[in-house]
Amino acid sequence: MASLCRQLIRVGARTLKDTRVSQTLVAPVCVRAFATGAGNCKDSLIFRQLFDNTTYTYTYLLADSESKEAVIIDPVIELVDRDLRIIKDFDLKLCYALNTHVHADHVTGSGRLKQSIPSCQSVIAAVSKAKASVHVKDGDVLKFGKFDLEIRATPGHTNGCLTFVLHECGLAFTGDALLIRGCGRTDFQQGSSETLYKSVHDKIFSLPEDFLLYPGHDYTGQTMTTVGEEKKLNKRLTKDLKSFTELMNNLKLPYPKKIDQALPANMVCGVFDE
Ligand SMILES: N[C@@H](CCC(=O)N[C@@H](CSS)C(=O)NCC(=O)O)C(=O)O
Ligand SMILES: [Fe+2]
Repeated sequence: MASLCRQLIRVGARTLKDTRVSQTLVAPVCVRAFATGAGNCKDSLIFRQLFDNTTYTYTYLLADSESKEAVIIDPVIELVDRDLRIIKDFDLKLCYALNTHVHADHVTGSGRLKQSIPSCQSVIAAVSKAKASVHVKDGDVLKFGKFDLEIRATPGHTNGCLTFVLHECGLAFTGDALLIRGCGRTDFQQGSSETLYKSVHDKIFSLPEDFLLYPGHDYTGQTMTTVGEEKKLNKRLTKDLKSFTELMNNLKLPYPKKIDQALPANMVCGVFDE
């Protein structure tokens, strides 16, 4: 399969220059021909950043383009059919539906995905005390195909927040611990501004500066950032701890509209009758 894919990519490249070659030669018969990875894995990783335009949530689909083993990060329950369609289009084998934390603003799709795809296991931090197939902690590694996804505990927005790091590709998925030029609020779900400050500095800013960071939300239309950019430009986390804590304690944000529905549902991965 791998060599067939490489062949197709070469034919595809030639076709761009030679319009006499029939388009059927580059028909997308193999997933690797679709692969548009990210960071250092342009060819070997299938990567999709998906968006929920109701709650401004990002969902990420990552797959090994050879074995087709895949993980999904922070699926949203109302968009599970969209995600299933993409998984089917690419003929992926979904291994894990991961939650960066117990969300307060939307219901996770991880339980619904597990019901639809028997091989899929839902994942959440053990300290969150939420129900899931797999409970993880700092330092654990989840495998999909040839890739290792490192679990880093980054509490502070909630007590069970996780950041997922794909070292080989130079990518990290920060959930609501670190947002682009900002960070998650710390005023509910065992939030703590001191804990969040330490998490981001110790577990995210310690990554190489060229690592690409993908957040759990963006409310301003931005899609990604880098460690180097945030160390210089993050409006909150470039402050000293005292100023950061003062700022976070005075944000006075309204509670998320769906919080009363989302918190109990997310304690059971979005599925009450399982
Ligand atoms: N208006 C939205 C909720 C917005 C919000 O509170 N976002 C959270 C992340 S989702 S738990 C947050 O941490 N925001 C940080 C910030 O500075 O805005 C809704 O009603 O759903
Ligand atoms: Fe959150």
